[in-house]
Amino acid sequence: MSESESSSTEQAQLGVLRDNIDALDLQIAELINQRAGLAQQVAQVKHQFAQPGEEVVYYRPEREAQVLRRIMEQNKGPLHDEELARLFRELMSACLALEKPTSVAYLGPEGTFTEQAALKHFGHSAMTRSMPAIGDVFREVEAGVVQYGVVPVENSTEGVVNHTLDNFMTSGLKICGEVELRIHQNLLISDVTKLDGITRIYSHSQSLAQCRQWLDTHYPLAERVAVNSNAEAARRIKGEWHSAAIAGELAAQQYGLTMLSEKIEDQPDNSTRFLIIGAEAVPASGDDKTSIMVAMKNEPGALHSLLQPFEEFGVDLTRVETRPSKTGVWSYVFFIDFTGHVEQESVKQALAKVHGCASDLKILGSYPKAVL
Ligand SMILES: C=C(O[C@@H]1C=C(C(=O)O)C=C[C@H]1O)C(=O)O
Repeated sequence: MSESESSSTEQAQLGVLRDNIDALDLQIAELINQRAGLAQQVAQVKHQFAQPGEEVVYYRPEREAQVLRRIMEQNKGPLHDEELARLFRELMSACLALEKPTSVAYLGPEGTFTEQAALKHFGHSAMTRSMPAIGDVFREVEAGVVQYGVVPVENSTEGVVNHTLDNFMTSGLKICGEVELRIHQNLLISDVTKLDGITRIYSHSQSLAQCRQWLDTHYPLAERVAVNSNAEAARRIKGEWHSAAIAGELAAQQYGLTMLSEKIEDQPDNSTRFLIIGAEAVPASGDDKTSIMVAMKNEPGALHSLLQPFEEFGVDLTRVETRPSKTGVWSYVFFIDFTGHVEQESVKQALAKVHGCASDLKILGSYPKAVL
């Protein structure tokens, strides 16, 4: 076959395939709109059966988790489960926004990993609003200005975010969901940065800690300056020729910076867990987690009597954290996560027993395990 013959055969084959894609796209668009129409009908039914004056709750985290899990279970490829679920995540976000976009406050400023977590959980049709501090995210949800909040709670390298746990001690909000995000840190520079003159590196203290070894090797003499957020670090270096920042890709895009070195975190599986907070408890989705807060007297055997009921009733603990209580000098507060929902019998029994030996027990929420 001559070169021109083979090129026209290629064009002909591509033409047929593209015609097929065009035809399918129209069908997919039609089906997506049919789906959106059904979601609108669901909303109408919810509205119709609401009590007078009751605010209708359109967003159902447990149902969304079930939809995504089913899509992943039934997936035959070639798209990966996560990739397909991500598309459906956006589809549900768009369907829901037809009725009322979900309003979400997150720990800002714009460009933080928490914003990334908010978009991963609620999709891009949600209305997100950045807050300067974790306490402000709690307050905004408590005041009913937004429906949900997103706050970081633990990092695989650096441990818990104490501010978030402390806010739960005084807040009546419920945990409605969790998000896990792989965290990649990058060294960012601006167009005025002099590459051989970097003497200062800004970032959030957690991010500086996550890149400690990399910094010791590559910039042992640079001053490490902790600021409120990675996005704040990105903003600061815009006018400083001797400074660089450590932040995520979203911050680099939003502040127009260049990633000089990518994925500089010391642990390759560095990830952060975020919590979704809201006013309402979430019904069981079939694969759930529960978080509780328990205050115990600091006396011998306290930890054992706290943990024993979980073993007795076969409830799997996934995390135990201790914080000094802010009220009594000698009390401690335990934050405990376990598998299961408070509506489940084994969980009810374990909690009843814990209640008997604790000076205080607060159920922070049962919520679907992270799907994506
Ligand atoms: C359609 C519903 O409402 C919302 C939209 C969903 C969807 O698009 O699948 C799922 C749950 C809710 O957040 C529903 O409750 O089924």
